[in-house]
Amino acid sequence: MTTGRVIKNYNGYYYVDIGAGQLVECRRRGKVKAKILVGDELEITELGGGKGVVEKQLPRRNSLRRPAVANIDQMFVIMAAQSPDPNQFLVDKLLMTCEYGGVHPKLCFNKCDLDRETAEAYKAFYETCGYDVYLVSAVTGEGLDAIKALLPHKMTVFAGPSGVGKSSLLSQILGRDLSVGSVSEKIKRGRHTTRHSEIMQLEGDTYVIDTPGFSSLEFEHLDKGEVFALFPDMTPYGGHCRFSSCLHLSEPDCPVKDAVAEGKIQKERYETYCKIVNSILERNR
Ligand SMILES: Nc1nc2c(ncn2[C@@H]2O[C@H](COP(=O)(O)OP(=O)(O)OP(=O)(O)O)[C@@H](O)[C@H]2O)c(=O)[nH]1
Ligand SMILES: [Zn+2]
Repeated sequence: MTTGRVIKNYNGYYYVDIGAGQLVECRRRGKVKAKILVGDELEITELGGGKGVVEKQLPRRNSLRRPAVANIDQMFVIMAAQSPDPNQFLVDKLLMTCEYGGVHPKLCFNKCDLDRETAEAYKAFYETCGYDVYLVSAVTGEGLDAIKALLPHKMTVFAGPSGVGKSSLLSQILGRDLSVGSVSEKIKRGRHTTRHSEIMQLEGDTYVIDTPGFSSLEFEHLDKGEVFALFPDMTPYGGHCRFSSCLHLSEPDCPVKDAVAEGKIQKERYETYCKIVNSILERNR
């Protein structure tokens, strides 16, 4: 039995990287029912000639729904310092989306050449919330080496809203042009936002996944009690409330609210939390 990692999933075939640059094209056995994602670790039987069959999907460390990827080693949520202007609620929701999938992401602000002050303010804010924040510019090249240094031997996902300069950034970081066709081709197609997530093998076990148009999870399907766990900067203060079912909204004797009052939890983060929980309560009313 051989184990490896799915790096592509195409037409019912799974392309499994079994190390040392070998890729095995696998079909699944009927008994393997689980949905197999890019990034999944599998047990396979090699049949020779670069072919094989999937015997078993191994337990996942984490997974995201969109992009549909599993076992992510690290993830960058890319925003722009300007155009499109960042907003904290959106950043919070994107971070929550990752946390929901079991991934603690890093934040990266591109286009720092356009508005350093805003980028610095976001960096200071999210660092106090326990997120690593990188300031970069695809135009001046600032900050790119720090990101490059984090990539070797990992599977890294880059995701961000449309227009933040993700393609420009990745082209610079990876040293290849990722844009889909030429400018004229883009014009012909009108828009180029229909790209699929793409996994790129830089070398050996270094992979990068570029995800177009990352949008936040719809929180409608979350239970009100599930939201708190998506704020790693708040969770240390949970678990000691008077009521075990405390939602940390208006209940008495709530150390979470105390921590907000004492400035140990950022007020704006707590406001995002309340907004999401209240929208869930509203829905269930
Ligand atoms: N000033 C400045 N402009 C940038 C930077 N990076 C990208 N841009 C510009 O921002 C625009 C969007 O860049 P893209 O790389 O296409 O953005 P994207 O996030 O990949 O967009 P989608 O393909 O829609 O997901 C382009 O006009 C880029 O030239 C930067 O660091 N500084
Ligand atoms: Zn509480």
